Amino acid sequence: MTSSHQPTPPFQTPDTRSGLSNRHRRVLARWLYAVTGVSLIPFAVLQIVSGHVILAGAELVASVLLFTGYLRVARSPHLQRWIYGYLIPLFIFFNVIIIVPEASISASVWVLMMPVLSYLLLGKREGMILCLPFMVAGSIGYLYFLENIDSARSVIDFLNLVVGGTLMLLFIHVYEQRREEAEQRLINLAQTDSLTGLANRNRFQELLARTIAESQRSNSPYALVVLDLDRFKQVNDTFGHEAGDRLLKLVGQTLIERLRGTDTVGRLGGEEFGLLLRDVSCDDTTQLIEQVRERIADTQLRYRGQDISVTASFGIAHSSRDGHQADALFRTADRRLYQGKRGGRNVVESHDEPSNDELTTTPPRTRKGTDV
Ligand SMILES: Nc1nc2c(ncn2[C@@H]2O[C@H](COP(=O)(O)OP(=O)(O)OP(=O)(O)O)[C@@H](O)[C@H]2O)c(=O)[nH]1
Repeated sequence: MTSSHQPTPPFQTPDTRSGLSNRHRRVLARWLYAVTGVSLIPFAVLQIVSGHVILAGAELVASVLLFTGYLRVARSPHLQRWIYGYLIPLFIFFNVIIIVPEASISASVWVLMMPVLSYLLLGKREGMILCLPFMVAGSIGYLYFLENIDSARSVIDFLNLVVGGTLMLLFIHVYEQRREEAEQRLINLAQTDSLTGLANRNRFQELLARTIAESQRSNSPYALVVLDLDRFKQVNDTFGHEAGDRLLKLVGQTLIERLRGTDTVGRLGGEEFGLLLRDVSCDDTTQLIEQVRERIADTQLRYRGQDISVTASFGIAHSSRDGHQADALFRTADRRLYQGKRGGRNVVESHDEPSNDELTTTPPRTRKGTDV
């Protein structure tokens, strides 16, 4: 089970693709469906008045479809499809109204709306992939439309659209990039222990909940291990807080180096760490943690000419024996950890202390490790 892989970074972006949360994307998509559906009605009436009955019919059909979308988007699990289902026909429509013979020269302004809508609803990557071809097509269509107009003015109009569109796209792209970076920094801060760089308690608990859900689906075993450094107060008292901090970092590093990439290491607070081991049997967990215990005990911090070492006590809770309730698993691992502390420290405890009744019928269990 030895591996040099780093455990999976604890950081996670929210469940959305753009700067808006999925809830807000849904609200925006609904508004767009509704507003577009309503706006088509006066256009359809004007088409009827102008004698364009087929066009009016098409606009009314589109309006009905948009209202259906408005109702369906509220609950649909396929929000992304509904967004594409809105944006693609809309962008096609924008391009068509630029090239129809009776088009107004102002129809081209809709090209500038493309990056705004697609970045807001789809995020940076998908937003750019969707809007760029439509913007290029819109500009080419506009060039085609301008052919009939006096050449110097045509070039200026065309350049206005191309430069304006490019600037709009660039601005939104850079804005979205900076926003994503800032969001990622905030997420990292909220999920990370600043001293060790490990997952903090909140993040660790989230990952435990996720591991429980995934493992129940795939029926794979997992272990929760809580470890606490022994007599760490003495380290602080003897060598100072800075030495204590460095030792905490070194222990975190030692844990990361020993565990698999799919495992999680977190600092639960103070001198207490949590380990989440996936796809591991009960016996393998005990063996692995025994090696981790030895490795921590062998690790030395060189600080101002002195070697500082520390030991740790471990409590193990395993899904196969201790169930799938996060709170109960934590309580079990904690209970075993403090049982180990009471029993002399520098130990791995994977079972509860036998009760008095059991003691009379079974020989005492061998404790692993030695006191310091
Ligand atoms: N340097 C440093 N010390 C910390 C940090 N967080 C907690 N501590 C110290 O860790 C020590 C924990 O002390 P105790 O709770 O008495 O536990 P202990 O000395 O490890 O004893 P046992 O757990 O019983 O083996 C305290 O002195 C805390 O100040 C930290 O971030 N940095």
